[in-house]
Amino acid sequence: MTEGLRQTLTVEAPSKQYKITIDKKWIDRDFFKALAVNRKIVMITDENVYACYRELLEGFDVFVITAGESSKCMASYSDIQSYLIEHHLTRSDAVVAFGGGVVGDLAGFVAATYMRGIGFIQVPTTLLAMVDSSVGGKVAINHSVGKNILGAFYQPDAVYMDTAFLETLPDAEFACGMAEIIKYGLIRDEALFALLADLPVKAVREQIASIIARCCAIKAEVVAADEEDRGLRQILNFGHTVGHAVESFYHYKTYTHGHGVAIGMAIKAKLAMNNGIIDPVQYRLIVETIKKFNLPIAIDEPEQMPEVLKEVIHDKKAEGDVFKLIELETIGSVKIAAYTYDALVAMLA
Ligand SMILES: NC(=O)c1ccc[n+]([C@@H]2O[C@H](COP(=O)([O-])OP(=O)(O)OC[C@H]3O[C@@H](n4cnc5c(N)ncnc54)[C@H](O)[C@@H]3O)[C@@H](O)[C@H]2O)c1
Ligand SMILES: O=C(O)C(=O)C[C@@H](O)[C@H](O)[C@H](O)COP(=O)(O)O
Ligand SMILES: [Zn+2]
Repeated sequence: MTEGLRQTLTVEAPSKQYKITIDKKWIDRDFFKALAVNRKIVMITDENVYACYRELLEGFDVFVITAGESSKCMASYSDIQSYLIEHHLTRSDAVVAFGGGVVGDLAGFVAATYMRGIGFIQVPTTLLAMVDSSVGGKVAINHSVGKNILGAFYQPDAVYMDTAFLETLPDAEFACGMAEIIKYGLIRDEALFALLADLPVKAVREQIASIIARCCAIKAEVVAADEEDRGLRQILNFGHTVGHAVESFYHYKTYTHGHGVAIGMAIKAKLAMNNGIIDPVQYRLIVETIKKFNLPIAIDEPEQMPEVLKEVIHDKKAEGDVFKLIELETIGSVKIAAYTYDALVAMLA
């Protein structure tokens, strides 16, 4: 069943070391059976992934959530906990997150808190989950006031990526993953950004396995240096202060996470140009690259932006009255700046 060139990386987080394995067409029923040797596993997935990969999951205990951000909530969290209790999972057993970032964040928060922590394996099926959410151990659900308010740092035991899962992913969801990939280029890797800017979309898709590996390597390096998001790791939040505000203001119904991040990055790029940090040519390159991957650079009703921005009050990078913003220095490099809430909102509006 092995196809493609297998790539492995190690995440050396202070709390846990684990491997990321990337290959194509290698995850099958036997693979899942092997995960269940000498322990119970419960697979968490969503309805769309279940519809595509039902046969793969036959015979396993599977909890299927409603697809979409609305499932990152207390009700789903509680229902899954009850399911684990009913199936008598013990601390030596494991939860397998088989899906996108919603499944991974929710299943991870369940795993982190069930009996104070049980086994947790990530099998991401979206591009976004492969390049970002399945790695690094940020697990969470949303609160009605804001995004990822209830969560933990809980690293998976392993991350297994099969790029063949991307063959069933809708193009719009592929685009959402591209938003986080553009983020990695802008914050840490000029060459990656240049590749995204220069290559046609089709060629980017053809190179996706190596792009995923590059993004995972960047994330692994950052997480190893600052697992709990006190300093350096905050650069991974580039575009997210605005992005989360946009997602949450529209109740996660109008803009996906990838959309929010794309809009947030475009706003930051404009700010950098207006402040003379990047030049107009660089600015245009950034927005054209975002647009090339079918991502938005602004909300549809820009007059609502001042109201939207009030949501940044719930940003988790804040320390007391000090609000942080990740700002472009140039393509491939960012810095962390601090503002008051009022100054931040005024600047972004
Ligand atoms: N923990 C982190 O570090 C981190 C990082 C980035 C994003 N996130 C979170 O991730 C979430 C977004 O993740 P996402 O973009 O993967 O969204 P998602 O999990 O909602 O998946 C997007 C859609 O694709 C479908 N899908 C998934 N895999 C599929 C496949 N292989 N074939 C067909 N359909 C498939 C899903 O059913 C869903 O409808 C947000 O909640 C965001 O906050 C977390
Ligand atoms: O891993 C991180 O750190 C990130 O910030 C990655 C982000 O892409 C991701 O969306 C994360 O969930 C945002 O975290 P939050 O702390 O701002 O909720
Ligand atoms: Zn993100």
